[in-house]
Amino acid sequence: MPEVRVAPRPTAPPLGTFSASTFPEAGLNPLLCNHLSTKLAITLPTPIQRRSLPVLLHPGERDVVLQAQTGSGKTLAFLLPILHRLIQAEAGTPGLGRNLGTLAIILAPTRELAKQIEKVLDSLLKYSAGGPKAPAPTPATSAAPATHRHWIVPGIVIGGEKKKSEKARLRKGVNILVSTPGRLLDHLKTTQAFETGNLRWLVLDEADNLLELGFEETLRDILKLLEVRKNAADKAGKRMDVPAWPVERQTILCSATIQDRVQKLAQQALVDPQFIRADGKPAAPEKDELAVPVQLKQSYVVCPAKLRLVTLVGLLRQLSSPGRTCKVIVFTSSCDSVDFLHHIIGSGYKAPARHAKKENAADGADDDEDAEEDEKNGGKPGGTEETPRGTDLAPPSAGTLQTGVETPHLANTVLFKLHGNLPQPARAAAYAGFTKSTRPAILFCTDVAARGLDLPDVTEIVQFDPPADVRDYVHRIGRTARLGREGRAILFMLPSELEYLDVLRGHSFIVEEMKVDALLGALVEGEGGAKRRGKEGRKAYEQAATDLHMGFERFVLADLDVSNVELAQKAFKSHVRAYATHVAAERHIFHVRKLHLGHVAKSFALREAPSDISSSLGAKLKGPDAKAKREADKKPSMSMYKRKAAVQTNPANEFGDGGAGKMPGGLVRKKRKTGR
Ligand SMILES: Nc1ncnc2c1ncn2[C@@H]1O[C@H](COP(=O)(O)OP(=O)(O)OP(=O)(O)O)[C@@H](O)[C@H]1O
Repeated sequence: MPEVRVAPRPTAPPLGTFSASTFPEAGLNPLLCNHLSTKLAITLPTPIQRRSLPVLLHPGERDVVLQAQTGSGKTLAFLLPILHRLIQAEAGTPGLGRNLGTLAIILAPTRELAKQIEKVLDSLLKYSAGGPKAPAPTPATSAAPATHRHWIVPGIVIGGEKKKSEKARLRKGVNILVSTPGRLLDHLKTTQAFETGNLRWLVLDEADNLLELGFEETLRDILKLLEVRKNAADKAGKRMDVPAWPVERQTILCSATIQDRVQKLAQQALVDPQFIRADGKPAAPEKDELAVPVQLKQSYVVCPAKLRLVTLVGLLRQLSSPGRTCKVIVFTSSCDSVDFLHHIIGSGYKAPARHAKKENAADGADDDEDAEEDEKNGGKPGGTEETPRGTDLAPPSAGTLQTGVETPHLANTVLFKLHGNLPQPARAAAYAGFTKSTRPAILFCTDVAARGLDLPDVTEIVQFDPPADVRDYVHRIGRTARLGREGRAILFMLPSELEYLDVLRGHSFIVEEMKVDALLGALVEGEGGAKRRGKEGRKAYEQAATDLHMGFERFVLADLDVSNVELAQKAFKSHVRAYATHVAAERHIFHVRKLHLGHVAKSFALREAPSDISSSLGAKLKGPDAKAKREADKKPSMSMYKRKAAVQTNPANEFGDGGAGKMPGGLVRKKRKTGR
């Protein structure tokens, strides 16, 4: 048992009065300073680091709220102080080691973000401790470096991984633990040997997202159990006091946006927190301020529903045109929409992924343990019991690990997909594939990727479906233009949603219009095709758009075993359901009754809204598929939406784009009575 020592009471840190311009000036341990500059090419602190390090490195324990815009370096802002203070304890402190249990917990809302933080932690822990060699612990994870010349052992526990091996690692001791909330609570409840009596730091990263994903109660339970364990350790005299560490737990809450709920959490989970903001303002924001990087260019395209699919392809073609090395993230509102877009754009009318179901079964083998994390992380991105976002049906290709798909629609470009209904190996493969791709790459995803993920060199963000909340808008576009780099964001809007521009401009965002025509122009093949002007140019791209759309429709309808139809239909339904989940303040803009369902169906390459299609589908289904369909049919039927839509829809608005509305062929005509 480590020797029990009494630490001196902390003195008040210099609260928010000092901004260090270099890491040594902030007082960061020289070993870490050296490691940052020589191994990680990080020479100067970012604004949020400049302001937070002097506070967090100080031997105090005041709770802190870190607020800074996306991509501003918040991860190092909390990791460096924790490491610094653990290292400070090394000199002459007996009993340091993994047997002390968990000293710091970092909670992240998604598995991908947790893994990313673990990676950053590992890179920092490769610093050279110098001096006499400290005992090298066994790494806590296979991903950890083979040996650390210090005693600090990092580890990760997240949904989707095997609990048994996690338990074994926790039993041995993990000093800095990165976790997702559901899995952490699970271990706190069930893993007896998980030692948290010595916990000194708790970081709630992406706090706003933790709340939006419905983790509030989980967080409350976690805090309660940590308190119980700490009291038990105190009573048993097991708590080790180290002068360099906080006497009580220091809680650090990080967020790019601080809305009421986050402030409420800060009040509940933190004690008299100090707000540290990158802009140096000392207090919590008075109103809900949202900041985006100034170099991030924001655009919108007003696109009628029935032209959405082809316009998206036009935009992606423009972004991935030869000579441009793009990395584009396309956000949709549901897992099913991600599956649909990835499949239909990736397939080029030809090759439906027939092997996918089998792979899914194998990949998902240990996923029964992770129902909670799955649900929180992606089954309901941004949703609640009442507001499902992409929960209803498992996608047919949910399990495929073959994430990097080529597409004939976009030369030399690879497509990936990421959402919460995918099994963990598929999510990891997509993340790695997109991150490492040296070719133009497009990632279709739900908001599972919107928060905190530091995907390198993302050039453009496309919000194909509007965000459920303006904060999601900020987080989504924050995946580009990180750390001073250039970046562009494009938002698709229906003509009926134009009022959303007022919301964005109300936050002082500068948004510029892109024309549908200009994007459709990219569909015209051949030298100078896209540049042809006037009537001739328009005719050419209208024809190209019509051909492309018809091709998509044929691809969906010609599939005899109906999996494409099902995929499109599911995506349609999830899309409309997700549309009904916008925050109350924006619901008058994004109201499901404003949707013209026939036109929305077109954007899923369907000729009619699914309520009609489902009856024709029924005839083709037999056996278990028919049973599954009956189950699916028990869910709220689209006819309800349709009835409402019939009352309120104003189809004229859908054609408010001038030329594009005059598109020939299937794109312009009203709903057909018969399929082709
Ligand atoms: N001082 C620094 N100098 C150079 N690069 C840095 C510095 N600090 C952080 N970075 C890099 O900046 C990128 C963004 O950092 P990070 O992911 O921590 O941002 P963030 O503020 O957490 O963003 P988000 O709110 O989107 O989660 C990372 O690639 C990180 O390695």
